[in-house]
Amino acid sequence: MFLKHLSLLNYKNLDSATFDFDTKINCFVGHNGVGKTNILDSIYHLAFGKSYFNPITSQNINHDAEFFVVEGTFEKQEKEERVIVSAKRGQKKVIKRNNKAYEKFSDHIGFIPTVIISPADRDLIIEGSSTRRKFIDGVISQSDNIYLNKLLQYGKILSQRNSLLKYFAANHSFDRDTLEVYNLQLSELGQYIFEKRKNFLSEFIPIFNKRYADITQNKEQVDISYKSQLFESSMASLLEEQLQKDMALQYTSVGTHKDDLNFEIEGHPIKKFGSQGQQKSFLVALKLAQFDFIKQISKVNPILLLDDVFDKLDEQRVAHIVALVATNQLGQIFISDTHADRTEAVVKNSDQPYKIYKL
Ligand SMILES: Nc1ncnc2c1ncn2[C@@H]1O[C@H](COP(=O)(O)OP(=O)(O)OP(=O)(O)O)[C@@H](O)[C@H]1O
Repeated sequence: MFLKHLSLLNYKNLDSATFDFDTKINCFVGHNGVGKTNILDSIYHLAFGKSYFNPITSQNINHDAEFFVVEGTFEKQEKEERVIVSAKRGQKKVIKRNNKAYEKFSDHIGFIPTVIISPADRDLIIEGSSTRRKFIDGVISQSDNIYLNKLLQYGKILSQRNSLLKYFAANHSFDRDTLEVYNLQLSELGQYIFEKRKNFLSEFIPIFNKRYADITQNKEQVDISYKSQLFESSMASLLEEQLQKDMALQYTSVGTHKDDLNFEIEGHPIKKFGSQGQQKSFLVALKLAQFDFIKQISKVNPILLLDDVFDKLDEQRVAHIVALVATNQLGQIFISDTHADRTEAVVKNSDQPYKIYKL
C-alpha cells in the first residue's frame, strides 16, 4: 500500500501544495518551521482522521482561512482509494472515502495502516497513563474495529455513570436500579477491554523486546508490563466495592480507564533511570514493534512517517533505521529533516528509489 498523490489546502501553515510521491522514500527538507512536520501530519490525518500533534480540528485550519482540505490517493491491493478529510470552522469534520462520507469516523481507522515516529513520542514516557493507554488502544484499533467500538462505548457509558454520580450528590439522592444499568454495561465492556489488552500485550511485548535488542545490539534488558486493577478483581466487583468512594468523589475511580503500562529498563522505571539514548531506543523500538504488529495482522506494510528522526536520534539509531530501509523490510516512508545533504546521503545509502522535496 502506498500514497500516490497528496494535495493540501489551508492545512496549518500550508496554503496550497500538491505532491506525486515515490512508492518507497519521500523526504521533505527545509528550515525549521517551513511545514515539513505539517505535511507528515496531514498524511497522519488521512489515516486517523485527526492530527497526531494537535487533536483540536479547528486549530489545524490555517489561521487566515475558514477551512482545510487534505486529499490523498492511495494504492491499496492494486485498487485506487481516494481519502478526503475536510473541516470548516464551526462545522463538523468530514471524512470521505471514494466520495462517500463516513457516518462513523471509527469505521475508517485501520484502513490506511500508518505508524509515526516523532520527537513528540517522548510523551509516552514522561506523561501520564492516558498517553500510554492511547498508544495501545491505537495499535489494537488499527487492526480490530470491534475493539475500537467497544472502547468508544465504554467512554460513553463511563461519562454517563459519572454524570449520574454527580446528579446523586447534587440532589442528595440515590437510585440503585439506574446505577445498576450502567454498572452492568461498564463491567461487560471493561472486562472485554481488559482481556483484549492482556492478549495484545502478550503478543506485542516479545516483538518489542526483539526490536529493542536489534537497535541496541542486546545492550540491556527492557520490559513492558500491563498494570490494571482488573488483575485483582473483576470489573463488576471493583465497581461494587468502590461505590461509597465513587459517590464521594462523584466519578468512577476504578476500571480499565485507569490502566497503565510500566516501561522498565533493567527492572527500573525508564522514565527515572533510562538515559536519554536508552529512552529514544525504547520509543523507536515501540514504534517499530507497532509497525511489525500491524503488518502481521493487516498483511500490508504500514506507511511510516519519520519526523525529524535524523536530528533527534544519534548515528547508531539512524543507521539502524536506514539498514531497515535498505533491506526492504519497510514499505513507503516519509521523512522530514532540516539538512538536505544529510538526508540525501542517508537515503542514497539505502539503495532504494527516493524523491526529495525542498521546501
Ligand atoms: N493553524 C495554523 N495556521 C498557520 N500556521 C500554523 C498553524 N498551525 C501551525 N502552524 C505553523 O506551522 C509551522 C510549523 O510547521 P512544522 O512543524 O511543520 O515545521 P517543520 O518544518 O517541521 O519545522 P521543524 O524543522 O522545526 O520541526 C509553525 O510556524 C506554526 O506556527
